[in-house]
Amino acid sequence: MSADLSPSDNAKLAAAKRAVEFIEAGMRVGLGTGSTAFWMVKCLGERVREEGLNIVGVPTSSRTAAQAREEGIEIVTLDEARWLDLTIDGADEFDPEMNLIKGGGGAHLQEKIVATASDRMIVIADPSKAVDHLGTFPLPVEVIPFGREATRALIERSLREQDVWARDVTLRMSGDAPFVTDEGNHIFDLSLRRIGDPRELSLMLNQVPGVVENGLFIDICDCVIIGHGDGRAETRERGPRVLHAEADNVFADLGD
Ligand SMILES: O=C(CO)[C@H](O)[C@H](O)COP(=O)(O)O
Repeated sequence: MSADLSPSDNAKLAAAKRAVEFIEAGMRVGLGTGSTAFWMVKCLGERVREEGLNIVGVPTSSRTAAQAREEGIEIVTLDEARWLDLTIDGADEFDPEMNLIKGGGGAHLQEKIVATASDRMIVIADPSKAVDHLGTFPLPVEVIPFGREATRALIERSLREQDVWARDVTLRMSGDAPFVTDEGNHIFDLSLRRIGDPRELSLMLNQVPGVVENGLFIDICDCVIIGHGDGRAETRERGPRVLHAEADNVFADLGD
């Protein structure tokens, strides 16, 4: 715990420190994005420089790539790494089943690809991210810019048909212009009254033409490390992945 940091940053740092203890020499590690993941990249950089820890990182955004380079962490693309041992990332919300809402930082597309191509995903968070039911945090949905307003209307119609009434489907802005993701796309933030079945909602959103990916992470996270302002960290493990269990390491399945 550092006296110079706010309780919130101390909590993020505590979770980050505990998470990087799971990283072993030779691992290929997915590096998340956001203010909590920032501390993880910083702690990992310290291990690389001080212990000579030999790992490669796959960043989930241009921001994280820049930070990892500054920290002296070797980075490669996901296609170069092919499959990852571990991904460590933050989250906007996690529920008791360790399903998540992500994308508050606008990086959930790359984050979901990287986490799903990993043997294990660890989420690092402060206690404010724990919820009984997902949905208080606006759900980010990445869409391609072409036909964006038609995509918005189709999202709204699908939500109504599923009896999920969105209060607002808001285009994320960066100053006066739409926010642009690393993949050149835009984001709608969905303020939902409730998310009944997050699995169903995720599938339904991804069926709308123009939607690239939504911020629901279902059956992807294996472990949540919750940091506290006093420097403590608690680790909650989940059982084996349900939906992704058979799909783990698709390259191994291909005999590659
Ligand atoms: O999904 C994310 C970025 O796309 C972040 O992990 C999420 O927004 C949490 O960020 P923070 O740690 O800053 O609260």
